[in-house]
Amino acid sequence: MSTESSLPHDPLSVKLPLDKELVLKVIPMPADCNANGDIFGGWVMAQVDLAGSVIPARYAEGRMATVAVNEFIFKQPVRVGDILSFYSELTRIGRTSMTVKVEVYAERFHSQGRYIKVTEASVTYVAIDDAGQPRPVPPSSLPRPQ
Ligand SMILES: CC(=O)SCCNC(=O)CCNC(=O)[C@H](O)C(C)(C)COP(=O)(O)OP(=O)(O)OC[C@H]1O[C@@H](n2cnc3c(N)ncnc32)[C@H](O)[C@@H]1OP(=O)(O)O
Repeated sequence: MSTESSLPHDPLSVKLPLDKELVLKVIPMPADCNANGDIFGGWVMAQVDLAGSVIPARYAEGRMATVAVNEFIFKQPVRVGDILSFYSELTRIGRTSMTVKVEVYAERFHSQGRYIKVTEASVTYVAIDDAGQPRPVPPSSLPRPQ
């Protein structure tokens, strides 16, 4: 059986976060590539938008919209066949909006079990009503960030 210590050392390899929740795993395919053969940044942004919505949805208890991408950093390229893991944490709840931090880690095609941070982002979602207008985030029994 191969162990982590028997894999070749990769200086970019990091440990997965223990203080964030795994909210999505996905593997990009050739159709998601840009002209360089790397994965298109817009595809990564779409996945982050989906992943980032998972925790706010628990608080919004209904319709939401993405209002802002506060920060988005592509730290390393994403490649076809990488296994991407999206970790998220709620960083702020306002009156109608919620902000999350999302970190994306790649296991390269030939070095599963080694994680490279490829992207990090901060995204804000707003709870909206049937007319698409902001509505207060309902009081919740879930713990909120301080
Ligand atoms: C174009 C696209 O398809 S983007 C992807 C999908 N998203 C959308 O379609 C959303 C389009 N936008 C909208 O419909 C509207 O902007 C809405 C409904 C999200 C918000 O409506 P607004 O009239 O701007 O609401 P308002 O000014 O009251 O702000 C609502 C909340 O968003 C927050 N907010 C607004 N703009 C920003 C911003 N740039 N960054 C961070 N938070 C923001 C406000 O601080 C407020 O939060 P709070 O109540 O917790 O204090």
